[in-house]
Amino acid sequence: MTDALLLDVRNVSVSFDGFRAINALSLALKAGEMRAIVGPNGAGKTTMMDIITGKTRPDSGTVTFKGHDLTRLDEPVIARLGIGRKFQKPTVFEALTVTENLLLSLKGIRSPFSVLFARESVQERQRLAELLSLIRLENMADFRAGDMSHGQKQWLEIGMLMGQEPDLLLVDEPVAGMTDAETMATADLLREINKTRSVVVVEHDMDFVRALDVPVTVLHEGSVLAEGTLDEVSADPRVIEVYLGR
Ligand SMILES: Nc1ncnc2c1ncn2[C@@H]1O[C@H](COP(=O)(O)OP(=O)(O)OP(=O)(O)O)[C@@H](O)[C@H]1O
Repeated sequence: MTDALLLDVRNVSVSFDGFRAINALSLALKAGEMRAIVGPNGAGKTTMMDIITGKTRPDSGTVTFKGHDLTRLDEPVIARLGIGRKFQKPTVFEALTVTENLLLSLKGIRSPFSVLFARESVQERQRLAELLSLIRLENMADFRAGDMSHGQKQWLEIGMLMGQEPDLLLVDEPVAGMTDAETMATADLLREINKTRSVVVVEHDMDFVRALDVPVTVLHEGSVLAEGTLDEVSADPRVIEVYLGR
């Protein structure tokens, strides 16, 4: 039933200089769902995220989120509607502490000046504690973000996105460059987040996708090639062909 959908990408196409990067792509996400998107290089994963977040306008098709047609809205409006996007590289404020970074992200209440010079409210302190616990950086609250590991920066940025309280979190290759332990911790983190938010995660790392244990959509040449559990799509001859057959 369409009403139960949080995000409904329908029959979307976009071409760049005559090359069809997204080709009649349809993807539906129910509220509360987490979906993993996989696919070979150039399959259209990033372009799909760009279309959902308003960075790229599709040539045709519709993208509906909470009843709004996203193809008519620009990036800041879409973000305020409740879509948070985590790009592949961490973009935290390196000179600020973990706490200061999180404070800056809290929905609606903070200016950079007040983060540095004003005391936080009881409500902010409580939200901060929740976010620090979620991203498991309680012991590093006063560390400079620039002094942390790559994985810790990624978790901090995910915490900052959660500070905005999005309904849907889009996460692009979060575990690239992480250790195995960090990769598994990131799967736990996203599963925890998925208890209260919907999540779409693009990732090449199949151990990570397996640990997520969520439905998988395989993209190829800008379209959905297969959908199902990781075991189902991995056994699909068409999927094997696009990953191994060239
Ligand atoms: N702005 C653009 N101009 C021209 N071509 C583009 C543009 N953006 C994407 N493309 C092309 O569209 C196709 C899909 O690219 P996209 O980055 O979405 O794939 P991807 O699945 O995210 O790949 P990867 O796994 O390598 O990140 C590629 O062939 C890419 O070269």
